[in-house]
Amino acid sequence: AIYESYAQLPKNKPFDFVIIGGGTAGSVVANRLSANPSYNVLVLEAGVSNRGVLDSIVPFFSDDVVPFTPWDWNYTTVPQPGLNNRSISYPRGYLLGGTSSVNYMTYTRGSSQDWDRYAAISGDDGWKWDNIFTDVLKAEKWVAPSDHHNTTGQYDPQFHNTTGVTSVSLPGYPLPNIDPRIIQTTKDLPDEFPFTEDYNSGNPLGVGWSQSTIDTRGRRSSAATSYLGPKYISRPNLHVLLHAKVTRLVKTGTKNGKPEILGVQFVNSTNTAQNFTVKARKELVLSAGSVNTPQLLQLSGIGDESLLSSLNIPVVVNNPSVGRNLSDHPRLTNLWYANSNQTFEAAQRNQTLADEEFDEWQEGTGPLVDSFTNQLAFLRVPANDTTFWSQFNSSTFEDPAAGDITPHYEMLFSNGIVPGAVPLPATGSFFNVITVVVSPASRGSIMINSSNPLAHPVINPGFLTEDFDFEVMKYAVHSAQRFVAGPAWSDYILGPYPGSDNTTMAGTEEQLGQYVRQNTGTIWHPTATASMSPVGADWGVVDPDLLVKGVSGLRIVDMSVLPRVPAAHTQSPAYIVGERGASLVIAAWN
Ligand SMILES: Cc1cc2nc3c(=O)[nH]c(=O)nc-3n(C[C@H](O)[C@H](O)[C@H](O)COP(=O)(O)OP(=O)(O)OC[C@H]3O[C@@H](n4cnc5c(N)ncnc54)[C@H](O)[C@@H]3O)c2cc1C
Repeated sequence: AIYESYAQLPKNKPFDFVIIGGGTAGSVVANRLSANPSYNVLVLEAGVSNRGVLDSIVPFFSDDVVPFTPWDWNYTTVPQPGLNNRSISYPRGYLLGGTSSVNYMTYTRGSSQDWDRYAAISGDDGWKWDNIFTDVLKAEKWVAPSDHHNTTGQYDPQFHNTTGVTSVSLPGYPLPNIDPRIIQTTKDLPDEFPFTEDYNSGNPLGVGWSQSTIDTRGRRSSAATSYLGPKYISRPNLHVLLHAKVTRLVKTGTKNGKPEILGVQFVNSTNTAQNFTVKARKELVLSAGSVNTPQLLQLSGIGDESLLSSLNIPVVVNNPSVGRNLSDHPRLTNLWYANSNQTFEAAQRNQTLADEEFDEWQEGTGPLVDSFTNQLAFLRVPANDTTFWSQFNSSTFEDPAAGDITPHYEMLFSNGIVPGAVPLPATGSFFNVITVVVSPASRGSIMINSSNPLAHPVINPGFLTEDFDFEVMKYAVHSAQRFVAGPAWSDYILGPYPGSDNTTMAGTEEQLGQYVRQNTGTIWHPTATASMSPVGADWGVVDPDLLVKGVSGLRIVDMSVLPRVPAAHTQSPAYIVGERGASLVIAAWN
């Protein structure tokens, strides 16, 4: 059941497992562990209920759920030197389902080489693509899109599963002004923009139809609606406490010479005066996500000794890797004026039309059944582009992509300005290519600067601090320019949108560089802040079985454990980590 207050929580039986964070991966663990009726499972979630949150339910409203709302942790980065010292918002879901309840629902798994590299880095073949593929399938419930169109050729069924948990579908609302042009461009310019039937096959390269975590009625499928859906949340041994903000992990003893961490201290998020405690009999599972997981470790004395001592936090384990190594994807919105009256802007400037679209959505039709992208592309800078590659010193440079079928950049095609991405201009219709550096070299960090658990940590993603990322972003913009210069667009694209900040993508290389630094933000994929590493390594935070190094009883299951961001949107990877993490817990206690 779901409880709104500590008073409602049944306390007659001890909890075997306590999961911190009812987010994407944490909900998977809660679901799989509570399938065993002899395990009493508690989830402590800081945020609010996802129930009835319309902006979280309607796919096209996803831009309204965050940032700076009651469903957001409301974080901001420190000034980013690579972004002309701008600070940017850094949203994380603050409701059941975590960030799966606020994301844009794009469903991508990464390349097989991303996962094979996790196995190589961690020294555990269990993380290889061939071995995690069962976890991929366990998580996925492939469903028909809401318009039930013929999907032949838009995906490859051999890579999908219709009997898993979270709904995944192709777009449910066709965009006749741009869909055919995008597909035609894969025929007109196949060398740079080849078509791929399914980017989730392990080889993501090419332009393909978007797959999204949207159900067959055009509603968001999140970890809360799926893994904690009615079928599961009614289990008598599954307890979810909302508004429970964990402030510290507590040492409860010593086991095998290591501090045993089975205690949790938490407060009511809305009335933080009183401290509550709870203890797990078997294990604590920390699933607070890539920002809050390292923050909680540091608050609990697991982190860099010099940092902890400077804040008067007693050191439990000196581990400088905690919070370091943050790896995230920079994102840039690129706009062109479009010769169309069927773009997103139409309803944004016309309330009657917007109301009609909402009425349609209630029937499971119309444009609001999708988020913002019907097709996307994963692409590489070609190996024979010597102008590009000769910029880097060949003796020290290492391509951050995991291998030759792993993309350097992504393009997401949108039928107008994704609401909120830039202020809506008074006039004009737009075509939008969002460019993303998906195999970045830059690294950042999450560090506390206060022992107050309610203070925000210092978030520094280090965007575009490595030249490689900056050059790939410029390359991606040029690639997008070549895409819209294809013959299919000659009567559609009217010219680049210069924007309102005096920078332009259409000028000299110098001007393009300014445009990139001034307009790049994040696509919100922080990863790797509690990275796994081989058993016995002198770096890393968890072993490949996700148990925290140097302590007993504590496991981390969320996106913080992957050693670098995959070349993918990170919710499917979070579900995969959740499934594999749950299997590891179950195996340990069998
Ligand atoms: C705006 C946005 C759009 C995105 N779009 C996409 C997309 O289209 N496709 C995609 O694949 N990915 C997308 N992502 C990223 C993806 O959703 C995340 O990478 C993924 O959901 C992270 O899962 P997680 O389990 O690691 O963390 P989360 O899902 O964030 O779970 C962490 C949970 O822990 C809770 N928590 C944290 N601290 C505490 C505490 N102290 N006490 C108790 N509870 C706590 C949080 O409230 C949260 O519920 C997007 C992200 C954002 C922010």
